[in-house]
Amino acid sequence: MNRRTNDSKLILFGEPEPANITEGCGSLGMYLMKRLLRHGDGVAVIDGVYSNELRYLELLENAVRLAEGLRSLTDVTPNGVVGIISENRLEFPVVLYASFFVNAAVAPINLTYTEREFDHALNLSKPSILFVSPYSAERVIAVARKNRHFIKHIFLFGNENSFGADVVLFNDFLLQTSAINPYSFQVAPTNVEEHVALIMCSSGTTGLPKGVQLTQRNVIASVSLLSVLEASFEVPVVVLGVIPWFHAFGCLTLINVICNKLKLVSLPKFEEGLFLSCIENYRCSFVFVVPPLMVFLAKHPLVDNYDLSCINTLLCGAAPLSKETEMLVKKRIGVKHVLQGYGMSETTLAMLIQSNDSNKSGSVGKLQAGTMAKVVDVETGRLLGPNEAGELYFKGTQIMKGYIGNEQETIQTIDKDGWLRTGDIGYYDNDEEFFIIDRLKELIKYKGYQVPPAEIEAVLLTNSKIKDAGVVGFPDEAAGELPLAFVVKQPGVTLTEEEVKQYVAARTSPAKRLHGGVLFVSEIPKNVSGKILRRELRAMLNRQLSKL
Ligand SMILES: Nc1ncnc2c1ncn2[C@@H]1O[C@H](COP(=O)(O)OP(=O)(O)OP(=O)(O)O)[C@@H](O)[C@H]1O
Ligand SMILES: O=C(O)[C@H]1CSC(c2nc3ccc(O)cc3s2)=N1
Ligand SMILES: [Mg+2]
Repeated sequence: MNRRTNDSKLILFGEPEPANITEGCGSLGMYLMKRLLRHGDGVAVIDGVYSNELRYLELLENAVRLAEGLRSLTDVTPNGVVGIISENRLEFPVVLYASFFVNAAVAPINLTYTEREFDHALNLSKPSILFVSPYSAERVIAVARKNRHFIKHIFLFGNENSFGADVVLFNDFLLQTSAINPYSFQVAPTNVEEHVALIMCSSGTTGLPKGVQLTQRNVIASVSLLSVLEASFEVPVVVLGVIPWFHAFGCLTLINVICNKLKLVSLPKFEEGLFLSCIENYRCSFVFVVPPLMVFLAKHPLVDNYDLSCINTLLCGAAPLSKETEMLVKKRIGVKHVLQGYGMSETTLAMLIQSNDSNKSGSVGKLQAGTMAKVVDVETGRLLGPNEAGELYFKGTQIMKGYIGNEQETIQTIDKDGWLRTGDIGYYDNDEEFFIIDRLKELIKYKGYQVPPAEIEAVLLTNSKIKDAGVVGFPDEAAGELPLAFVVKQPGVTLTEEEVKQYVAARTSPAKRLHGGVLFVSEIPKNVSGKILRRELRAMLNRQLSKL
């Protein structure tokens, strides 16, 4: 990577993408088909609960057959929007690839949503076809039936359909379509720069989820992620896929795994014993995690009951991970590499990623290929240099097309030159390795100081009596806001508010101390992509204050 010497000397550039990255692929579907055809056979995905497998040839044949079936649905445009509302399961990649083979856009949606949230998400992407898991079918079908003006077909995974004739079993639909030779299936070319491949719901951490439109070009650009890491594959790669495929981090790593012909063990959700036994039984060597799973690996007693020596690399992202937690995990389970990455739904996959030779503790790594970055002073808008904290901006081949149905939000996020403002504060050091401080919106303003809650949370997590923690600002007339901690104690320990305050005070400068106090709670609200829902903590605080 180099820093340009011209007037934009503070613009950082990742490595150039391989020149031929989109060569010979007139569409994402053609690109994925070409790589699948080259794979031949082998195990692609293993269901970590039931051990049944999806092989690469099956994926190819079933995806082509389903694509043919989608083309036969004459009442929907073949390249419309396909919704998938499901946990990680073997049908998911078949639907994903079949949709790409007909140039449809895929809208994966969180199956744990409430009916209100489903209604919001479905009205963002307006899928004409829905694939639904039995685990959420009751709620989803109720909402889908209220939106029949755009939802024309509902296919249900599994073998039982108690919902009536307007719902068709996925397996029946697949069997109705005659199998065809994948080599004779023609994927149509399209404009990869403009054609939407994925409509991802952002995590809804700072407000209602947004419909993030990722183009076919964005997805092709992100597929290089694991092939970069491939150089460092020191052991046979068995990936554990517990990150939800309805989230950008999970969905794009699934596509990465398939494009690189790796083997993935999928889990429908995180459950402590299942997660650990899956790693041990399938000898998983590459595990994608989010910080709450790292805290679990660092602190939960159950971890001692399993042999996790097979783990070569933990790839962590989606939320702040402290170097202390990282060191605790490395020390406790002896994992060789913890590679952090930083991304947003708006940036397809990671913008910043560590590799085996750039992995400073606490850093999120260096710029991804095909990507540019700048750090901007929040007050003055000035470009900043090394070790100066400011708002991160990115530009490049993974930057989203825009928010669906929200032109206003789009132009506020991506400027006329294509720079995406992240709302995140960070900096890069002299080696151009990046460090994330926290979200601009979440910084606690204490007497003119900008206090990052993530930093205090990191300190709290180093206390062995603390299982989890979340920090917010307590409104105060004189100081503006006072840092206040919500603390979950480890089972069976005694810990007072004063002890917690002292513990933090001994490890932080005065502004970062818990001037607002400590509240002991049973859990810290987080979303499935591992982010602390600090707006819910503020609501909990307001409820406490209203009782006083
Ligand atoms: N490695 C990381 N370290 C710290 N924060 C991270 C990291 N990776 C991602 N993030 C955070 O996650 C955010 C992207 O998350 P995502 O796109 O899933 O939705 P969200 O921003 O949490 O929710 P919403 O945009 O709907 O409010 C980033 O803006 C950043 O704040
Ligand atoms: O926080 C998010 O919404 C998601 C969008 S994609 C993303 C990340 N991608 C990677 C890829 C590799 C890795 O090691 C970490 C991350 S975080 N974070
Ligand atoms: Mg966001």
